[in-house]
Amino acid sequence: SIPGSEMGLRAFDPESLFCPYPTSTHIEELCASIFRSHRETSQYCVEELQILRWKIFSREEVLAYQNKSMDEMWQLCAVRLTDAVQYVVEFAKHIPGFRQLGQNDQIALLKSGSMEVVLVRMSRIFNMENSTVFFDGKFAGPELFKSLACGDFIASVFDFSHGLCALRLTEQQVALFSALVLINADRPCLEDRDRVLRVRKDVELAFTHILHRDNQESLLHKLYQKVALLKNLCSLHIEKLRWFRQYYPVTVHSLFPPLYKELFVSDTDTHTMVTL
Ligand SMILES: CNS(=O)(=O)c1ccc(CNC(=O)c2cnc(OC)c3c2cnn3-c2ccc(F)cc2)cc1
Repeated sequence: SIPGSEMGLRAFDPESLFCPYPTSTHIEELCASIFRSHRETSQYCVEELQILRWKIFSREEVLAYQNKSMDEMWQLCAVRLTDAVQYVVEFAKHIPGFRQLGQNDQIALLKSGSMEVVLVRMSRIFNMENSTVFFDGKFAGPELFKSLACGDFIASVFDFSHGLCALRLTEQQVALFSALVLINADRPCLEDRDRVLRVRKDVELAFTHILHRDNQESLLHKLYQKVALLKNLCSLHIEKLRWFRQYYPVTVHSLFPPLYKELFVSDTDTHTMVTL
C-alpha cells in the first residue's frame, strides 16, 4: 500500500469510529471483526483505489490485450481471478465461526461462494464515471477482454459491478454483505447445515444492525436481489469455462492455477485449499 496513506487518511475514516474496538455486545464485536478482516484482505484500500482511479489503459495497451490469443487471455484472467480469490479465502478464515465449521463445509462454502464475493468486491474497483474496472494494474473497459470470446459474460460482470456500485455501499456494508454471501446454509454438499445456519444468523444480525445504524434498511431487499444476480453470473462463468476447456484442455490442466481448478473445474480433485 502507499506509505502513510494507511494511517493518515484511515485515522479519519468515519466508519472506523463506529466500531473502533470490540464493544460490549457480541454483534458489535462481530461487525468490528468482519470489517477488520475485510480491510486486511482487500488488495487495495479505498484511498489507494481513489488514487489509482485515473490510471487507465491506453489504446495501445488495450490493443496488446486484444491481440493476445484466447488461451493466453484466459490464462491471464484465471491467474488474476485466483489472486482475488486468495484474498477472499483469507477473508473467510477470519470470519468468526468460519474456522469452527468442518473442513469440508469450509471448502464447500468457498467453492460456491468465493467467486460471488470476488464479484461483490469488484464493485469497489469499478469506476462508474467511465465504466472501467481495475484489472492487471490499471482501469480497463469491457473491450479489453475481447479475446476471451465471452462478451456476454464480461458485459454482465460490468453491469453487475455498475449496479452494485450505484448502491454506494460503505466499506463496512461491503464487508458484511460479503460475509453474508459466503456463509450460506443453502449451499450444496454441506455436512453440518445447522452449524452454518448458526454462523449465518449472527452475520445476518450484524448486517441488519449496521443497516439500521446507517438508517439504510431499504438496502436489504436490494442486496438480496443482487444475490440472485450473483448466482447467475457464477453459473455463466462455469459455463464459459466448460466451453473454453473443450478447446484448450491442456491449458486448463497445466497452466491454470491449482486453486482455480479446485474451485471452478468440477472433476479435479486437487486439494490446494487444505491449507485453509
Ligand atoms: C479483493 N480486494 S480488492 O481490493 O477488492 C481487488 C480485487 C481485484 C483487483 C484486481 N482486479 C481483478 O482481479 C479483476 C478485475 N476484473 C475482472 O474482470 C472484469 C477480473 C479480475 C480478475 N479476474 N477477472 C476476470 C474474471 C473472469 C473473466 F472472464 C475475466 C476477468 C484489485 C483489487
